[in-house]
Amino acid sequence: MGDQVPQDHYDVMVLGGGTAGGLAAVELSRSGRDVALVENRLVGGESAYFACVPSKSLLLSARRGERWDLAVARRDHVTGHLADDRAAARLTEAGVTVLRGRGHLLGPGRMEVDGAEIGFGDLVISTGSEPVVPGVDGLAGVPTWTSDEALSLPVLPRRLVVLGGGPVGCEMAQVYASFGTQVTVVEASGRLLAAEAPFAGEVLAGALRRMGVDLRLGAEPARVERAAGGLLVWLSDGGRLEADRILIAAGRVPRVQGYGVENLGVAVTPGHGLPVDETCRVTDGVWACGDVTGIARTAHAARYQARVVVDNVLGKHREADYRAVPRVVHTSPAVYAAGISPIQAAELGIDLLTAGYDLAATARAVVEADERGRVELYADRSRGVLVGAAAAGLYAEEWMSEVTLAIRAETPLSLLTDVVHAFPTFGEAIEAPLRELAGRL
Ligand SMILES: Cc1cc2nc3c(=O)[nH]c(=O)nc-3n(C[C@H](O)[C@H](O)[C@H](O)COP(=O)(O)OP(=O)(O)OC[C@H]3O[C@@H](n4cnc5c(N)ncnc54)[C@H](O)[C@@H]3O)c2cc1C
Ligand SMILES: NC(=O)c1ccc[n+]([C@@H]2O[C@H](COP(=O)([O-])OP(=O)(O)OC[C@H]3O[C@@H](n4cnc5c(N)ncnc54)[C@H](O)[C@@H]3O)[C@@H](O)[C@H]2O)c1
Repeated sequence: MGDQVPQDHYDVMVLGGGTAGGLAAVELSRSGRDVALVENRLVGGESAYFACVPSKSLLLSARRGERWDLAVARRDHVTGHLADDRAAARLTEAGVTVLRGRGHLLGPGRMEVDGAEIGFGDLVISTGSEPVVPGVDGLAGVPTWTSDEALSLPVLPRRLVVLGGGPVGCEMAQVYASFGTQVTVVEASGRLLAAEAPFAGEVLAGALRRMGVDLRLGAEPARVERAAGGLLVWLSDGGRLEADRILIAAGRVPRVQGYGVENLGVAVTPGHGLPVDETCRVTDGVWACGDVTGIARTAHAARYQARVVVDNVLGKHREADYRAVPRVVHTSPAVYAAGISPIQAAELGIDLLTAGYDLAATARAVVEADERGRVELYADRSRGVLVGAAAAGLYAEEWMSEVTLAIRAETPLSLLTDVVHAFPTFGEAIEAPLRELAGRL
């Protein structure tokens, strides 16, 4: 079972030691609870070794124009060469017992970890998510990558076909194209980042095309086969692509099966998150946070939910509020969205006012010699507050935070129009649309 010998019973057991589970375990232990965390792969989870951290490192190296081998060295350094001893030490220093092994729930208050049966008072489920592999004829018979391999191997394929044009597909396409791989993105819907306002995917599509990425939008792979010197991907629109590697970036699903959650009397539906209420409670004494809930599916949302769980386990009633959780694609230009999108507003019957501004009109764009991008703000006419926003542009992941605060705090538009932005910054781009929205109320 690894580092530490388990006790018979803990106040709290945390199943899954990634972003959400690690934070919950540390905070609960610091609050005086006797806590054990169970992890069967790497303490620290997906984000630190196979997702956020290596992808952002490679994107930075790409922007700096570094060589592939140096970019790989840098990436492997920031992921600690996939060694998790430091992450595990941070937990044990906080008083958490780290149990390495696969946790399996036997029933209420009982878990088995590699043959040892352990009792618990509260349970925090934070088992994360896993990639979806589309049912394409022949795909299972050829070597494929998911983001795990794309972000941990030193291989730079000559030709890469990326299945899916969501956040993962777009970030990976930019990484590999930057280092010289001939990249094709096959996206079933008609545009990139299909869940966001259309302009965001269009800005990103322009940037990727200028790098030489071939975008096949509205197409799906129909069949995959081996061919002399590589792989052949036949598309639903009759197209044919040659590849050395296929990267599957077709979405992720919450990990809800294979660890006995049904033994707690909880009904799970494959492909869907564990059902939680607004306090992140699954059932009495059972809580869930992170990707496994299927709600916000980012590292920052995982941390937020973990804090909500901690407060509730400690008896302080706290409800999660997802009205302004950012959704970011860390490409260049970056895409940032928070709150509701125009599509969601229509579904919710909100009378939406929209105003936008092209970043090219800012002085900062001239200074940066980069005129790409746009910002759009969405206001609820009846309440006079922002309910959503989206931006595509340089550093949007940084300068859009104030809009997130405005959405969450429901700051009146009349007050937002009185906020001064420094010159010359991209942040100035929100001033004109704010005035326009306030004037139309
Ligand atoms: C390529 C990529 C890039 C991303 N980039 C970003 C980004 O830039 N910013 C951002 O905010 N988000 C990003 N995300 C999303 C982010 O990685 C996830 O939202 C986050 O890692 C979820 O954390 P978690 O704690 O829910 O799950 P994880 O961190 O995956 O932790 C779950 C843990 O549970 C363990 N586990 C599961 N079952 C068991 C069991 N039965 N017994 C023991 N252990 C078990 C797993 O081994 C795993 O370590 C990215 C995702 C991908 C795929
Ligand atoms: N910066 C970030 O915060 C960040 C970065 C990357 C990923 N993530 C998280 O990781 C999760 C997974 O991202 P993702 O991009 O894999 O999933 P996604 O669901 O956002 O996008 C998957 C895309 O693949 C397409 N697709 C599905 N099947 C296909 C097929 N057979 N052929 C062609 N296209 C197909 C879908 O139409 C969709 O556009 C997201 O929920 C996201 O929140 C976050």
